[in-house]
Amino acid sequence: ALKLRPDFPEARENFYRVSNWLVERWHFLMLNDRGRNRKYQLAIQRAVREGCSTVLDIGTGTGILGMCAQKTGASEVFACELSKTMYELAREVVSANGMADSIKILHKKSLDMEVPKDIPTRVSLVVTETVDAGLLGESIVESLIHAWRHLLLPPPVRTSTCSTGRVIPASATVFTMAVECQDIRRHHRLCVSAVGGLDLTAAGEIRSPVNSSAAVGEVSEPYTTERLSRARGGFTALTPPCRLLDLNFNNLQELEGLCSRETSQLRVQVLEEGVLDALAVWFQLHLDQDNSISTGPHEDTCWEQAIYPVQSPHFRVQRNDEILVDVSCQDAYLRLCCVAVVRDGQTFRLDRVERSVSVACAQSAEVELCSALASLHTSPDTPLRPFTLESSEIALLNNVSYHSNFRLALDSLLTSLRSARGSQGSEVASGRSPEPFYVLDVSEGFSVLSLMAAQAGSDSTSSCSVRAYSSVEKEQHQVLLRLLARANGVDESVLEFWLTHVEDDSAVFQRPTSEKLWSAIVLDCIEPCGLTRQGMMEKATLARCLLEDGGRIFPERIAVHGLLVESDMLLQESAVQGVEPTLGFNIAPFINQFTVPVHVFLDLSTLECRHLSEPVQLFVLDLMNNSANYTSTNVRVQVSASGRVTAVPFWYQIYLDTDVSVSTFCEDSHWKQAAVVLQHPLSVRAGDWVRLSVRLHKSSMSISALK
Ligand SMILES: CCc1ccncc1CNCCCCSC[C@H]1O[C@@H](n2ccc3c(N)ncnc32)[C@H](O)[C@@H]1O
Repeated sequence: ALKLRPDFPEARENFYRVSNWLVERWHFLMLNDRGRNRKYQLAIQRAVREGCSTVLDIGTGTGILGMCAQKTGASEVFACELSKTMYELAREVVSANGMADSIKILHKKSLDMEVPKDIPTRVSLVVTETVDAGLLGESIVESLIHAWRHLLLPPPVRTSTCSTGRVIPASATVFTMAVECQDIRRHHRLCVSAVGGLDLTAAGEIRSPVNSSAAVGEVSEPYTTERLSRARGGFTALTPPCRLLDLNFNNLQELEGLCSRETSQLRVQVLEEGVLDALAVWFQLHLDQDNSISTGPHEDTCWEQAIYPVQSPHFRVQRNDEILVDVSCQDAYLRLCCVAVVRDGQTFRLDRVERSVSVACAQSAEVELCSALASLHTSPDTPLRPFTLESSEIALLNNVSYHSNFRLALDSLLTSLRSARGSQGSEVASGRSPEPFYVLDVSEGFSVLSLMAAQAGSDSTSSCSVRAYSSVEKEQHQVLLRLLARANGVDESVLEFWLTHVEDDSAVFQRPTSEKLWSAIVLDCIEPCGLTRQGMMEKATLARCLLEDGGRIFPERIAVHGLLVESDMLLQESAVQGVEPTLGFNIAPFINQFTVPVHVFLDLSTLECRHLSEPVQLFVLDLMNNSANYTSTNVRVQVSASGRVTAVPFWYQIYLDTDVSVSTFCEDSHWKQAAVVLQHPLSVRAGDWVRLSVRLHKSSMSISALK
């Protein structure tokens, strides 16, 4: 579609979503990491010089390591790649660099390769970088066990003179340290006791799906990933880096023994007092004796670290405390769990909620179970298990200003509707109970806004109550909302789940009842990643037709703000910068086909960049009257400092009504920001004027900058 109509916005937006999926963003970072490429080159050159003449590149990606081996003089080079897109890309790259007939590339997972079917003989060198932030997440151990058994020549033994097998990287050393980090806490634990007038303590413990102590097979991922050096508000190292594991990739027995090792316990000494929010894990990849790559938070590395959030509620550790960490390696993932803190000989269990309930069943049931329940601050009908919400849903729940502004806007709407009805005075005169207000919350995911509306309706003096409908779908979420309703004195009968009333999601926008209209409809316009939600404008148009007189949709307006920045980091993450970083191989034009000009999930408060202008309003989306919306507009921006404009980050001021607004770029915002990365950086001098042409089609936005 793009080839036919390159300016067709939907096709372009979908192409961006698809290419984000097809080609992971780290390919750009990796290929631009000249240090990493150089070190792999040195290790490969040394191995080939020492006699490794037949090479297999496992997980070749664009083919750079295989080409490096070929150029170094290896006699035979094979490569395998499981992703079809990357396999085809590698073929293009290898032939563009004149090596089509000297590197044999297979579209295969290495585990499915055999000798002599796929490669004629066993090879003397396997080179790979199939590692993720947690080292083992791309199954490098499984791949190398199979390679040693089926694809590699035997490892060197003292006496042998015949050619032997070797792996690059030779080994890895894994480190961990405990950190305090507000941004991690906000995404994995409930940090506030009330929002928008609602008391949340009845919810007990709320967890994110990141749970390394969960039983294998339970739906959870053992860790999440963060670039700690760019976490909002920074982080504090509570302990020194502690060596967790040494893994020798050239020792088959060690690789085979890794996953059968029983859980070990690590004792980590606290150096700095602070809140125990998470364990950070990173590693050094020893390519050979002299060349190592590190993914540590302190290095100027571009890689993320693996983050294991501490699941238990707030715990402040003090200097000289010892943190007990269970370390296990199940199903090819490294699993860490802070189980206790030892202070002056006393042990404080951290996972008491889980552990004590299960322990209670073992020991004197009544006593332990009662204390466990007590520690849950709950009534017996609350499920013992903590609620699980997505990390973005937890961050939303922690966003106090978002909820208090919504409460303000809801209260003022109900007040104006009441006075409008009061002036008519119809019902009260007739003695009939006044008609309730109908409020619909179509937020994506878990949202308490419907409950806030119900409470706003019930705790007011006048009896006009609110019937609040929530589009929350998941059973667990409905249980949580009902529990919060009870705990906040809201009669459950005024809170309903709308999706049980409509036959399918597309019919969400319809009247509450055949003869009623909505007093308010709450839309969810901005995704956590920083983009406007697809179809948001269309939904606003539908919603407007279902409002009673004086009814409103929230928000009514969204102002988009942006500024000019110079950010080398954003360039590095968006496209390969020429041939120089990639060892002189011509790779950039091929992988850059998958460049996506809009970057999401950015944290503008910690992004390495220089501001080259003040923030400016780019355009306004009027949801109450979207015929007035721009399809394209030009904004002139004055340059405040000389430099190269490489990107235009943007965020939103969301107007719930004329007076109340919420910013998506503020201290407790659960949203991240997005940025348009310019095709061609623009050199500017202070005082220059830059013209930004902003095009909006439905909900996708593009920005180009001209002088
Ligand atoms: C300092 C390194 C670092 C540190 C922290 N974060 C990121 C990095 C950078 N490395 C990321 C690579 C990660 C993806 S692996 C690269 C390519 O290999 C492919 N694959 C993976 C396994 C596999 C297999 N057994 N057989 C064939 N192909 C295989 C994937 O399809 C992918 O295209």
